[in-house]
Amino acid sequence: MTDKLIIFDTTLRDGEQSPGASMTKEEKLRIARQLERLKVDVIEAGFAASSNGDFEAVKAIADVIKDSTVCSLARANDRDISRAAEALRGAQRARIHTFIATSPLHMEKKLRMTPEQVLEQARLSVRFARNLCADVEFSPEDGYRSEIDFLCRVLEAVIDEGATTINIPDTVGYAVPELYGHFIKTLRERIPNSDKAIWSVHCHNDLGMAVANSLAGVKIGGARQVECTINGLGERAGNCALEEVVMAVKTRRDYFGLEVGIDTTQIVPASRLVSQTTGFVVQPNKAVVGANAFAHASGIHQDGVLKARDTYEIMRAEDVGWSANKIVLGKLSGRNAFKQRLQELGIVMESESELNAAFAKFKELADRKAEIFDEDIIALVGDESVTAEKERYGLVALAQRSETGERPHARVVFTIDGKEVVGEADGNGPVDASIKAIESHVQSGAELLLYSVNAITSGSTESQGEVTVRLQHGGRVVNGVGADPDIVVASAKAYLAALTKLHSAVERVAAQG
Ligand SMILES: CC(=O)SCCNC(=O)CCNC(=O)[C@H](O)C(C)(C)COP(=O)(O)OP(=O)(O)OC[C@H]1O[C@@H](n2cnc3c(N)ncnc32)[C@H](O)[C@@H]1OP(=O)(O)O
Ligand SMILES: CC(C)C(=O)C(=O)O
Repeated sequence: MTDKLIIFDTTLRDGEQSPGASMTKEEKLRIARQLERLKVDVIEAGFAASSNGDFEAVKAIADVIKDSTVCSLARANDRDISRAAEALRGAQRARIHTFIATSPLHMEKKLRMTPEQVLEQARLSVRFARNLCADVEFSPEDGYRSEIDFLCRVLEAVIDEGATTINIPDTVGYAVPELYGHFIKTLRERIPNSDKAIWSVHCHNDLGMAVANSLAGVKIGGARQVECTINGLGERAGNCALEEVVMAVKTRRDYFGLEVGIDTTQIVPASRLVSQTTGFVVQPNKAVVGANAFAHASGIHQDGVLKARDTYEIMRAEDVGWSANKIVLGKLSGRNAFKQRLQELGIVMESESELNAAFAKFKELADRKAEIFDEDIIALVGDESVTAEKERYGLVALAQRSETGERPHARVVFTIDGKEVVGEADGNGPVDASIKAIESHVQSGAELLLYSVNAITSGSTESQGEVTVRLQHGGRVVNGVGADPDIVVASAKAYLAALTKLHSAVERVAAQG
């Protein structure tokens, strides 16, 4: 058994399955490049057979990523596996990850297949995949809730057919650490050809145990691959968080005795980039990447840390990508300081013109706000990435009126493809009136799923609001982010950003025919 732990990142596949987290090809490519800088071993880039858009995204990532293996998920059927192989054709190193459910519940109720049919389908699919790709991973979906005798038969068969990685999903987050660890151990002990494959864990966080279960699968079960996502993004309550499992293994090397190849200084930039791209904010007390993860407010802690950091810090902030010294960005800052902060946030501008456009917006905001915080940069570049995505809707001005006894009124001047329009409406409050004023023109038909004020950053002279708006229309769910000292303006910006993403998503589907 090797002492290297393989990090398999599925942010771009399982992470993208989070409602509202769908990404464009450009956004996935930008994150894939950051994952490569992070030195993850495997990037699961998507599910090539699920749509032309995802096929193109997997293909684009496979064509540019050189230092990580690029993987695509595929159901256990020839069509999906062929599409995956086609998308991966340009990869330096490719992996096909095929799966089929093996639990009684999934086989009977979802697949409507007998166990023998599933066993045969698994066997044939791995054989088919192996003829197209030397690196084949097999997952028995809902494996942890499968009957172990049957599961041993399936896994022995697929290893015989050439599966090189066996991944055991706790698909619904039902496992507990000790039992999951021993489950993996038992499988490896009972399957005669188990030494021919690398064993992998894939845990969901429905009970908040994804990281603990993954670590138990490694320590007790002998797994040597962990499937995880940045910020723990993923279906429902998410997956095992990459930053947590990596820093646990590195910080407690005395217990795990394993090496990971991750460049941990790229963790915070990766976290920021995924948060900014998906609009999923990271809670301040999130381990490793939360804003408070290395912040000390109480006097005793501050005193201790000032005297000796390890009194209250078991790892160094700089080692995970936080900047040691805090450069305060403001109207006197230059392009280099701005560019440096973008890099710390995992945001790499694709062109000088994109950087210049973002810098111009930064200076305009800095003229109005004493201190610029990371949230401002993320939101501002969020606007920029929207701009890069052919900004359809942009805010010009917003006026609001609320007389005692009257319903608040809003007048919003905004652009649609560069053409200025004016919308006016009354509402239950200034934000509601502003959204109604925008919709009086756009009539998007979108449903507002979520409105959240993510951060009120308090500068020396004024506060700053950042808002996320989540819209749904025709099965598409998108997030828009906006920031401004005026929370109503930030809300209007976020709403227009979401409308732009929704429109882009619709355009992409239309383009696919
Ligand atoms: C645990 C996980 O995260 S699994 C990965 C989940 N990811 C996704 O679903 C990606 C997005 N999904 C999609 O784009 C679509 O579901 C597709 C393209 C994969 C399939 O779409 P459709 O052909 O319309 O099928 P639909 O989604 O309605 O149903 C899934 C079908 O696949 C079958 N199926 C499900 N899993 C598997 C599997 N691993 N192997 C083979 N067949 C499977 C189901 O039994 C069902 O078949 P049925 O239509 O004969 O009943
Ligand atoms: C397809 C498998 C690996 C999966 O995502 C799950 O079962 O959670």
